[in-house]
Amino acid sequence: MQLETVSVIGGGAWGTALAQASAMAGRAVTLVLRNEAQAQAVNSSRRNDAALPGQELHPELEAAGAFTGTDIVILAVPAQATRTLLSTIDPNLLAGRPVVLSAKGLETGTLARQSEVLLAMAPDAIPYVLSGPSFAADVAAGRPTAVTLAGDDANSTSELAAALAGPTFRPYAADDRIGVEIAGALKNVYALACGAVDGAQLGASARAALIARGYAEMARMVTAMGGSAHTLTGLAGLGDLTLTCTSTQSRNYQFGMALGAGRPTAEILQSGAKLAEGVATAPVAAALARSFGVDAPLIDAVDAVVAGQSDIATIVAGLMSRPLKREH
Ligand SMILES: NC(=O)C1=CN([C@@H]2O[C@H](COP(=O)(O)OP(=O)(O)OC[C@H]3O[C@@H](n4cnc5c(N)ncnc54)[C@H](OP(=O)(O)O)[C@@H]3O)[C@@H](O)[C@H]2O)C=CC1
Ligand SMILES: O=C(CO)COP(=O)(O)O
Repeated sequence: MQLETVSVIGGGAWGTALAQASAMAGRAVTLVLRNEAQAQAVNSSRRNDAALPGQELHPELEAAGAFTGTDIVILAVPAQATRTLLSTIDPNLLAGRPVVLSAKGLETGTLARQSEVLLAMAPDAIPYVLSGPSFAADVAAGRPTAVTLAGDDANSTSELAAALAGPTFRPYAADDRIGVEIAGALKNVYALACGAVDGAQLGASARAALIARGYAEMARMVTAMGGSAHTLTGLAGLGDLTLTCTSTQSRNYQFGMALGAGRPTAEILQSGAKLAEGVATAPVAAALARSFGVDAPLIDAVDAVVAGQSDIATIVAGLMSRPLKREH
């Protein structure tokens, strides 16, 4: 498989970071932005300050205003924008190519995972999922990061992981695409919950309990949807859940803190909050849990708070008064 050139489509924080990581891995990288004017500005300043303020870009990274085809394609727009983006791309440019999905979310309306969206729009693309504990600023600055790269064919996934690995970016190959996708999407929902616990000053013990019960709930979801609970012991599960549920750097956690402080979703969004994928994913995850018959009280709780149908005090009282049960 030819794996020399990479296009990263989507010039936000994560797209820019992944383009930077791919360049550090020795690939020839094109960061595909929305238009030529944006691309020229990035190429002349050697920065993408709108996405990653102050970050100098690698010399082997070039920005472009349109996607024209490469050996590897990485999609890095928000989960809700992936279908729209793909509708602008000739599927022939993706046929037979590894297409790496890096957004962490489930699609509103269709309840689709990102690889399902890809295969609906470009059926001959070869889907891979990249997820794990990795803040864009860390990856772009060359701080040590390890992630999971899941694909259907073990040898090809290992080859792709090797092509994207650099001195500070370490992808581990895996085969459970469904488990990795669900974990990446759900950890954002639990990060909203953990932020809310802290915003409402409910204590570190409550937050730790939430992480543990969230992990158990995530395992039920992954298993019901055809993935493996074992996947969650890795970077895309435990790793990312830990990072996002405990760091104020996480945008989902920040959004949750605002919810916990009693601010309604619409007001937080209007005040210019950064992208928090869990807000759109919570109702989708709740719908999926219902359709698969999974008991998911934490997802339901986040969904209710995000939708303004309940408040933190009512949610906590409800969760604490559920019938006592065995842990496993
Ligand atoms: N930031 C991080 O640390 C990490 C993020 N991720 C995931 O990556 C995904 C993207 O996040 P992130 O980059 O941080 O978000 P940002 O908000 O920083 O950037 C999103 C980018 O996508 C662009 N975009 C949106 N819609 C389209 C479209 N239809 N066509 C082309 N470009 C589009 C936006 O352009 P414009 O501004 O012009 O609208 C913007 O440049 C999310 O799913 C997130 O969970 C995963 C790991 C780490
Ligand atoms: O996915 C991430 C880190 O792994 C980024 O999390 P946030 O989108 O919550 O900032």
